[in-house]
Amino acid sequence: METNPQRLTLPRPDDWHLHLRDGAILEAVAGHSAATFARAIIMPNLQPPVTTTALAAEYRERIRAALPAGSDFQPLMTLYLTDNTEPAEIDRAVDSGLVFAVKLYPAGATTHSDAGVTDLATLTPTLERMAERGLPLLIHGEVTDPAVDIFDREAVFIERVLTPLRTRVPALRIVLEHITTRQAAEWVRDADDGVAATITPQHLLHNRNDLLVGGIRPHRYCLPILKREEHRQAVVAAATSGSPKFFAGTDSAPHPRGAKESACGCAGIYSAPQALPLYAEAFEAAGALERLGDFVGGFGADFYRLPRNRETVELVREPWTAPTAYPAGEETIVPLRAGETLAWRVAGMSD
Ligand SMILES: NC(=O)N[C@@H](CC(=O)O)C(=O)O
Ligand SMILES: [Zn+2]
Ligand SMILES: [Zn+2]
Repeated sequence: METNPQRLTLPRPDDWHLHLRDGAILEAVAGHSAATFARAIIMPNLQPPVTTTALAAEYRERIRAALPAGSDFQPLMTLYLTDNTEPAEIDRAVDSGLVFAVKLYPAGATTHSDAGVTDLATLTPTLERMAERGLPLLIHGEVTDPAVDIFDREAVFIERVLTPLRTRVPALRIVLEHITTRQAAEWVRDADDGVAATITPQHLLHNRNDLLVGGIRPHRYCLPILKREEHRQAVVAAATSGSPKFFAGTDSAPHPRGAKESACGCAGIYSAPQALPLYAEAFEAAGALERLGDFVGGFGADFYRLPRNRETVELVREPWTAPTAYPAGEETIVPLRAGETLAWRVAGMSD
């Protein structure tokens, strides 16, 4: 590939970690993801959470109803693991053909995780059924122990929870979601093929100085929180390594502006409309644009044992300014890089 291409043709991307919410926010954001991505793994942290196949099927219909007319976007549904998820629910999930994974939120770890798991060890029969049926467990990998510093919570989770889980149920397929540290990148790299990780645009492009220096920036606050530069570099190295274990999952997580710009602002960054240009920016900065296609539109499908997309998407080097906010019912949603200039623009889809 030329060193400074003006145009990139990529496989149409998929988003392997996406929050679409419900109601007015769903109406506002569904089209943004569908404009770029062919498929997305839909996170189940609604209130109340999507804990059963029946609830996932209903939520899928609400998503489809919110898509622009004629959209072929495919929502790949997930179940929210609770202390009460039975092996029979795993069978219903797989047999439905609509559910592609189960999500583990340690109780209290992140936005809308109150119903999350309090003791993973008691769920071994359910996890064994997932292993038998090939249904991946997607993990928000942070401990919630108040004694652990927020910047260390991912690394400590690997030691305390992930490594023992691997030993207990070695055949369980795992995606460590939105990795942010050198420890996570190395753990995934060194594991067998049943383990993979998603990576967000913000964890490729930003470190914790970008969150805190010169004033606190609530629209760059997400969990796991941005880390120091050394960790950002390790995450970039993993994403651009060409290893099929690392693929795109935006973790695009819209919240109303008022809920972010608040004395207790909530975690989650809205990136769906900018995500592909931002991934391109990160890969270009690493001199790895030739590896972008597999990262956004190849390795994830392979891990989920789904066909790769046949369509392509064109990115052009044509600077544009990201909107300062998007309307959502009575509210607005501020995206990552709001009002800033992005180098790459999505120019269109083709077959
Ligand atoms: N990433 C976030 O900071 N927030 C996500 C939840 C999550 O993915 O942890 C959300 O639902 O808002
Ligand atoms: Zn998470
Ligand atoms: Zn998320």
